[in-house]
Amino acid sequence: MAAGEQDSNGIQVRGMQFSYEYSPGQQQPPLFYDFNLNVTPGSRCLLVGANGSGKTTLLKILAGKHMVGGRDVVRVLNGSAFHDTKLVCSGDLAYLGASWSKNVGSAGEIPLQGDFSAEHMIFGVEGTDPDRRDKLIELLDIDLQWRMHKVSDGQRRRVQICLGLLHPYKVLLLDEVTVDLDVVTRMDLLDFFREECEQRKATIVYATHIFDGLDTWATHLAYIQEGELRRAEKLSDVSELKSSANLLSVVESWLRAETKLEKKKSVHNDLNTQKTVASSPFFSSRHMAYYR
Ligand SMILES: Nc1ncnc2c1ncn2[C@@H]1O[C@H](COP(=O)(O)OP(=O)(O)OP(=O)(O)O)[C@@H](O)[C@H]1O
Repeated sequence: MAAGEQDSNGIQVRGMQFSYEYSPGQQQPPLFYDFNLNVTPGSRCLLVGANGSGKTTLLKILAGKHMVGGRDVVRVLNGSAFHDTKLVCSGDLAYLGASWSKNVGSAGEIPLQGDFSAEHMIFGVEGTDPDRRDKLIELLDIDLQWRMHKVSDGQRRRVQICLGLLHPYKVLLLDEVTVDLDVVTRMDLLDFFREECEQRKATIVYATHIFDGLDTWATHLAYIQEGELRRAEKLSDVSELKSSANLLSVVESWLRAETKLEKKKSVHNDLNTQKTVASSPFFSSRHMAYYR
């Protein structure tokens, strides 16, 4: 992910700025300010950082769920993550988030409800390769007779993951999805992801706090603190790994050493120009996500 490694088929973020809103029209100080990131095709990039550092927000931006800046700011597979809706519609860009929910404009995120079988959900997805579907059902050890409202969290999560992986994505964004999985399923899934990157040049960004098995799985590491990219490099270039027991202890030492960052430079400006900024069609807007 060094500057020389850029590739238009991976992920590129250039000078990104993003703020949440306190209330409609009232921007919070920017979470991301002049944020840059490159993720090369075929890489398995771990996204690490403390709670609240911005991992989920970044993944949602990369998934095109928040509008951020113009078409050149957040590029995925040579398209604009937000504007080029074919990225998501084609299945090339896939996002698996923490909760299986539906975004409803007036009510925010609500859990899916209803009596569906796993079979109904999985076989209801059109245009899937039957071999890939069978492989995923076996890998995730899914019983097709499971009723979605009666299964455990881990079982429900397996079906969610299966659905998310049915199409052979080119870029996959994972937000702590393995948290409910038992250790065998988790390790098998990590192996599957590795295979996908090596054989198909798929690119994966995986945000997690669970480091078991990731020392040899990840190819790259991106570490963010309060929305600022502190490290972005190949795992093999992380010098601290040579003198530490494992990745967990390296990340632990980074998080323990964190000191509060100086407030982002544009806070003052943004708070003074809230009205102008909020009304700009090019400024980030969480509300736009409701219409997607
Ligand atoms: N919908 C929202 N509205 C306003 N602020 C938000 C919203 N979602 C997140 N934030 C704020 O943005 C910051 C980053 O949150 P985010 O969820 O991206 O962090 P994270 O790194 O994924 O954290 P965790 O490790 O706990 O999952 C936090 O300070 C959080 O309070």
